[in-house]
Amino acid sequence: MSRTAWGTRLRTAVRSRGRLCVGIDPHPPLLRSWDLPETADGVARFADICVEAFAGEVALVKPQVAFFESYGSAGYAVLERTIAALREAGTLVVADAKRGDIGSTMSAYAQAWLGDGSPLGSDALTVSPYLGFGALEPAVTLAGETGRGLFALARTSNPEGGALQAARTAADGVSTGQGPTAARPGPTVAQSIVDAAVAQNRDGNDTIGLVVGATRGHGLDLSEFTGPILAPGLGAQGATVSDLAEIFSDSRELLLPNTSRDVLRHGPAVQALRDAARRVRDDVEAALA
Ligand SMILES: O=c1ccn([C@@H]2O[C@H](COP(=O)(O)O)[C@@H](O)[C@H]2O)c(=O)[nH]1
Repeated sequence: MSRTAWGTRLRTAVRSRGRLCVGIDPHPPLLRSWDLPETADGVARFADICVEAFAGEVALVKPQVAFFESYGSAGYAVLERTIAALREAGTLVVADAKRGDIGSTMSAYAQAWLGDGSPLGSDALTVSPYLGFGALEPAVTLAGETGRGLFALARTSNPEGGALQAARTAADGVSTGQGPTAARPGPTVAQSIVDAAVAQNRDGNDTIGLVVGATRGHGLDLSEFTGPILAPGLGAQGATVSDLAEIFSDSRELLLPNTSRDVLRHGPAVQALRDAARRVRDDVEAALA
């Protein structure tokens, strides 16, 4: 059966509902401020309120898996219901689980998060390419077959990420003439992820997206990258919509800014949450128009 490619599904959703991706992150302090217990039942109520507020309002919703996982199997049951309810409402679900492992294990992660009929099956999954981009292959293949997407961590929003991601990859082996072993430095680690994603997306399906934080200049050459860019960091981590416009001036087509706590702090009233999400969505659209 032929499937609509992820890039096409995403573009259709963004055209009708804007590019904002709102997070469902049931942090313990948020549960407390919503007057909910720090239990799986509290997370279930939190998630139900979020589904009611965001489904149909924004193109993408990103549940942060960690906050469900903290409650074990009961938390996973809530996550399954949340994913299903959002997808039924036509809202694209990005599971933020940051999975990455050797290929044989990656196959199982891919089945769990991207497989048809899997209880956790989502529209897209965040993945870590730090066991090697090639190790993601089973997820890339399954996502391509099922019309789903991946977001590979390239330059993350947290300050600690730079030491690894901005480091230079192994030299390319071309002598600089400065000694017998001297060679030109390779691209940064983050740029090598971008380059691998560019090569992978040459089939035109844009299966591979990138995670590039909005909290600082990324220093990446994204000129050949046509896929989606998930940009966390808006709001609670300090990035503003003007930062987005500046940082991503050359790569706005499928830029998907993400915000979680900055919207969620307006809960628990459904209408207040919905209004907050609409405000950020409209500000983002205006800034990136
Ligand atoms: O580089 C990254 C990758 C993922 N995240 C996740 O996004 C949200 C951000 O939440 P805020 O409340 O808007 O700060 C959260 O789930 C992170 O785990 C990220 O922040 N940076």
